[in-house]
Amino acid sequence: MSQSEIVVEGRNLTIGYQVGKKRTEVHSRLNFQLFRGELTCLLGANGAGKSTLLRTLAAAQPFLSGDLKLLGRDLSAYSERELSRTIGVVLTDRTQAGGLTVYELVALGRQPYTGFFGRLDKTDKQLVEHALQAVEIAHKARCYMAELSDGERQKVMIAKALVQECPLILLDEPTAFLDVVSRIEIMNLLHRLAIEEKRAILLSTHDIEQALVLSDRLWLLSSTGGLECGVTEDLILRNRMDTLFANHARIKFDLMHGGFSPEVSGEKSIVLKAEDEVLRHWAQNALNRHHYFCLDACASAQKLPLLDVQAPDMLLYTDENGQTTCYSTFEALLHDI
Ligand SMILES: Nc1ncnc2c1ncn2[C@@H]1O[C@H](COP(=O)(O)OP(=O)(O)OP(=O)(O)O)[C@@H](O)[C@H]1O
Repeated sequence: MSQSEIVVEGRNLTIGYQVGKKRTEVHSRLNFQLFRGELTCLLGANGAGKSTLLRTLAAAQPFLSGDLKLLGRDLSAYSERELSRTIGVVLTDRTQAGGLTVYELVALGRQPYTGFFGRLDKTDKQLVEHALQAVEIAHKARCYMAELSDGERQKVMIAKALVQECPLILLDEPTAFLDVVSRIEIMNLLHRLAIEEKRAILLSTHDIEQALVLSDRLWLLSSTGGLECGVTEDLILRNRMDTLFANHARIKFDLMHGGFSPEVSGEKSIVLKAEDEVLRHWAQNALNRHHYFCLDACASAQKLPLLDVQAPDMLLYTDENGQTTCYSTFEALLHDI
C-alpha cells in the first residue's frame, strides 16, 4: 500500500479551554496524523475529550499549544472561507432545518463557492445530485427535512458535507440516535465515501462494534493513555482497547468477539465442553452470567461439574458426584445448577 496523503497532523498539541486566565487542559502532547482515503474512528469514554478534539480540528475552538497542520499549513493561517472549503463538519442534532427540502439543505453546502445568496450553476447542481446519489437519498430530494427519519437526515447532512468538496470531514457521533441497521448503513457509507471520494473522514462514536469492523484506523482517547493511533487490528492485538476504560477494572475487552463486557467474577468453576465455537460462546455467556468460571476439559484435575454442550437442545450436565442430567434448554439447566 502506498503512503497516503496526510490531511491533518498534530504535534505536541494541547487541547482544552481558556476563559480569561482560567486554563483547563483536557489533553496535552497529542500526536496524530489523519490520512486521505481512510475512515478513522475516535473512541473514548464519556468525558474523554472527543468533542473537544473534534472542535479543535474543526477550528471551532483554539488549541492551547503545539502544532496543528491542515494540508501542511498551520490551521490558524486559514481564513473562514478557506476553512469552509477544506473542512466539512457534521454534528449530531435531531432538529436540523426541518423547513428546508433535502435538495435545498444539501445545496447550502455550496455556499463556500456561491456566497450566501449565490445561485447554483450547472456544476453546483451536478455536485448536489451526485452527493444525493452517493448517500442514496436522491429519491427524497423534494421531501422536507422534517419528513425524514434520523438515519435519512444523517445521510443528508453527510451529502451536504460532500458538496463542500472538503478533503476533511469530521463527524461528532453520527450514529448516536440510529438503530442497528441505520448505524451499519451510515458506517458503510462513510467507509465507502472515504475510499471512493478520497476524503479523510474522522468520526467520534460509542459504537465500538461497528468501528472495529469498518474503521481503517482507530484513535483511542483516554484520560490515562492520551491518544493512541493505529490500524484497527494492530491496536486490538496489542491489547490497547483496554486503555479506553482503564478506570473501570471490571470492564474488559473481549479479544475474540471484539466487544466490551463485564469481567467474569467466577465464584464457581465448571468444565465446559463444546466442539462447536458458537455453542461454546453462548454456553459460556450463560455460565459467566451465573458466576461460573469456565475451564477447558483438560485443564483441571479436580472434581468439578462438567457441561457438555452437544447441541442447543442437548446440554449434558454432570455434577461433582458424577450424576449426569440432559437438559433441552438453557432455561431448565440454569434453573437447576
Ligand atoms: N466549555 C468547557 N469549558 C471547560 N471544560 C469543558 C468545556 N466543555 C467540555 N469541558 C470538559 O472537557 C472534558 C472533555 O469533554 P468532551 O465533551 O470533549 O468529552 P467527550 O469525549 O466528547 O464526551 P462524551 O462522550 O460524553 O460526549 C470534560 O471533562 C468536560 O467537562
